[in-house]
Amino acid sequence: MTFKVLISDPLSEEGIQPLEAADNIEVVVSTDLSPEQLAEEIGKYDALLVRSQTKVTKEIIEKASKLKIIGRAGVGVDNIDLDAATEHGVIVVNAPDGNTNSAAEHTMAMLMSLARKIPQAFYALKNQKWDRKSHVGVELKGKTLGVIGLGRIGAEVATRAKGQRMNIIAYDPFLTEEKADQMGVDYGTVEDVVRKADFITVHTPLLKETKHLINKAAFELMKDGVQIVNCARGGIIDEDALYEAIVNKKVAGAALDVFEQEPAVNHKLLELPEVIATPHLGASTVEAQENVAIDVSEDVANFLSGGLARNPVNLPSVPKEVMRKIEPYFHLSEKLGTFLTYLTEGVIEEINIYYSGKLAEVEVAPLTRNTIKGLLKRHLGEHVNDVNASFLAEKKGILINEHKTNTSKGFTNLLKVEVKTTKGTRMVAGTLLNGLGARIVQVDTYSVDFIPSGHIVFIRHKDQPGAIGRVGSLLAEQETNIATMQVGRSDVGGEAIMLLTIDKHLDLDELNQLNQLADIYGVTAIEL
Ligand SMILES: NC(=O)C1=CN([C@@H]2O[C@H](COP(=O)(O)OP(=O)(O)OC[C@H]3O[C@@H](n4cnc5c(N)ncnc54)[C@H](O)[C@@H]3O)[C@@H](O)[C@H]2O)C=CC1
Ligand SMILES: O=C(O)CCC(=O)C(=O)O
Repeated sequence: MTFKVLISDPLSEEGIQPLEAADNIEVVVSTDLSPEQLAEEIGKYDALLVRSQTKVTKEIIEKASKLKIIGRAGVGVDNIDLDAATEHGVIVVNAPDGNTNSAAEHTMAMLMSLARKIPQAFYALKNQKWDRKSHVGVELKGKTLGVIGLGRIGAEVATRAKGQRMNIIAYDPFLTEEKADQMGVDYGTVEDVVRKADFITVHTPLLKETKHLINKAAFELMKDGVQIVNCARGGIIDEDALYEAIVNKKVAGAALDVFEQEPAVNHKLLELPEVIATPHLGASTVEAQENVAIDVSEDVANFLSGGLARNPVNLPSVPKEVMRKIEPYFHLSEKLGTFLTYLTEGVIEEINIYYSGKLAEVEVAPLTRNTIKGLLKRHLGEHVNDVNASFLAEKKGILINEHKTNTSKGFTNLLKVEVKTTKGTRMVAGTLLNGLGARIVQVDTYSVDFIPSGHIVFIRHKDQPGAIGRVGSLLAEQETNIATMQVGRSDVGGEAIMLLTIDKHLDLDELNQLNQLADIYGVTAIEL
């Protein structure tokens, strides 16, 4: 059987040799297809290879009746509709390591150009102006670089910046103080980083959590004259807030490789002399392009020949027999993981998953992966899936223990997840009620009973007459309808909890008002 592979973005010729060399593969390179042409053509192909230009939308995937695999020659998969691919059984693979070095080097090039105003000085000189006065820079030596997102690229940037004798302060949800110490960087919260840094560089994926992470409020906390670098994804920095902060002289300069909308031509930030920019060139080196093309080509060739993909980004297939038994618990296991991400503080060190009752009799590894996916996805992004969840957790140094027990507390099946972090241990348990679906039945030591879905508010408070009434009245004032309410307490007059499911999302203001009520210790808004 011969498989047809379409390459729709420019990829390194050397890099695609693993595909060209395979006997069972025919490669078609067509890099100027319009979205309409791609939709028309895609039905003929078994595999599609892209960089970031081709938008692999739901519409394209729906037309791809033979498509088995999409290869992204790079890291970010935000140009591919992962849900649509998963829904249509198309595996998506990426090349997470091949361009790390190039992206880190580009970040350093931008940082140094920014500090010394090299692009501006060159532009003036090209326009016959020998202007030395306007182009006085600052040294990097002795300055503090704030790194937000200390993953592959962030860590490489930190290492290089230390070579420039900069001090590094970093925030990453998976960074512990101990790990920071080992890496020779200072550990801080996002707030610490933005307050203390002279230069700030972001290296996170673009997620719901990181969209506009650097916003007006963050700029206000920064030092006067701070300089900003974004070689990760447009949208991590709020472009309007950045524009305002530069015009107001809070920010002395910004170096941008990426924009909220690309291509970014006629962008208002590009009119400011303090801004230097490149057109998404972080991974544009001969070496990176060869590396990423080789990585995805090998993965695609291997997968089409019946092998396993090394860097899958979405769901793999689970054997049908196993799937039939565990499928009903999938929703519950992921929701338990997601729920815990809202309760835990500090860095996750250990995850214990307890399966009891009927659950102790089945193959539970896919459920464990699914629970871990729920725990990691909020911070690591959509590329966390059942295949890579355990691997990513291990890479972050998280210990995972699976336990099968007989103590199901009277439930026919019980799934309990306990997470140990640098700041304590939190626990949540759920069950599948025959015919009624999933329920969360325990949070820490409190017995509860609610459906794990929608808008949930978790409130810790003092067990005191009036506390519940005050919350109810304030929510009514905020025109928030309460659908269900659970209360529990450890002992009379001690700490108690309220768990409410409500009909709308609470904004920050509304949450703050709840937090300020008498006898309330903490309020968390949870979206499941
Ligand atoms: N400009 C370009 O051409 C290139 C851009 N990229 C982009 O660079 C970014 C980083 O890539 P990698 O380092 O390979 O990814 P990575 O997955 O190794 O690292 C991302 C890090 O961000 C952290 N993170 C997640 N949420 C966070 C939050 N709220 N605050 C702080 N940290 C958070 C994660 O824990 C993780 O350690 C991605 O957005 C990627 O798409 C990557 C290559 C080239
Ligand atoms: O293909 C490219 O050049 C973009 C690289 C990139 O942004 C990524 O790998 O996330």
